[in-house]
Amino acid sequence: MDELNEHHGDTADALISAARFFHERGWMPATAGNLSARLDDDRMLITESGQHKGQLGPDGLMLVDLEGNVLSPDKQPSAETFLHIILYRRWPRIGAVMHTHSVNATVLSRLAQGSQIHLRDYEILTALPEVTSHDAEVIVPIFGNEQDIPQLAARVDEHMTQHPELLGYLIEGHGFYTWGEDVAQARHHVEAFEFLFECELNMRRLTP
Ligand SMILES: CSCCC(=O)C(=O)COP(=O)(O)O
Ligand SMILES: [Zn+2]
Repeated sequence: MDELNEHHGDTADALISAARFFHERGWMPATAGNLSARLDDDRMLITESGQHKGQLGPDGLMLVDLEGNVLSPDKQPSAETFLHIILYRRWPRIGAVMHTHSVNATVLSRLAQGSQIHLRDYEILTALPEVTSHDAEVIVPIFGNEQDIPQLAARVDEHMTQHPELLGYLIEGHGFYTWGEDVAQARHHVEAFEFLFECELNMRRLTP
């Protein structure tokens, strides 16, 4: 039995369960999206690049340190590994990071391109940390997409310096990132935001 299965089996199971759930909901079609969980101050468990998220198993996960060094021989980490790393490095309280590719997040990010989504007057906002009323406003910024992930990660990181309250962000025509203290909380955040994105899209469709 390798280190991953011997010491981190529960964390791996939680990530696999989340990936399969997101895939079933249509939020991680085919190989799109990625997930990770912090193991300690220096390491995380993350999906291997190109894994089908509806068929994810323990072999589709791997160990990477927070410098981006691969600790699982012969495995290729998610192409978006640095978008996870910047979060773990910045906030020790972050225990899991999740990236979805839902239709709603993707369409919304294109409709509101170059802008940001203002979420307000939704009761489900209170499922998010520090939000105690539907009246609060949660802002989801939209970053332009690019294939140079370290460059994109630097832009997100810079934004977080100005906005430490950030709970998630969209990438235009691409998808959504959010996080939590552990896998369970990050999963709740994905569910809450995906619900909100569907509401926003319907509001835009139905409001003359
Ligand atoms: C097939 S979607 C294109 C890549 C992507 O955006 C993604 O989320 C999955 O990349 P990974 O390297 O983590 O499989
Ligand atoms: Zn992606």
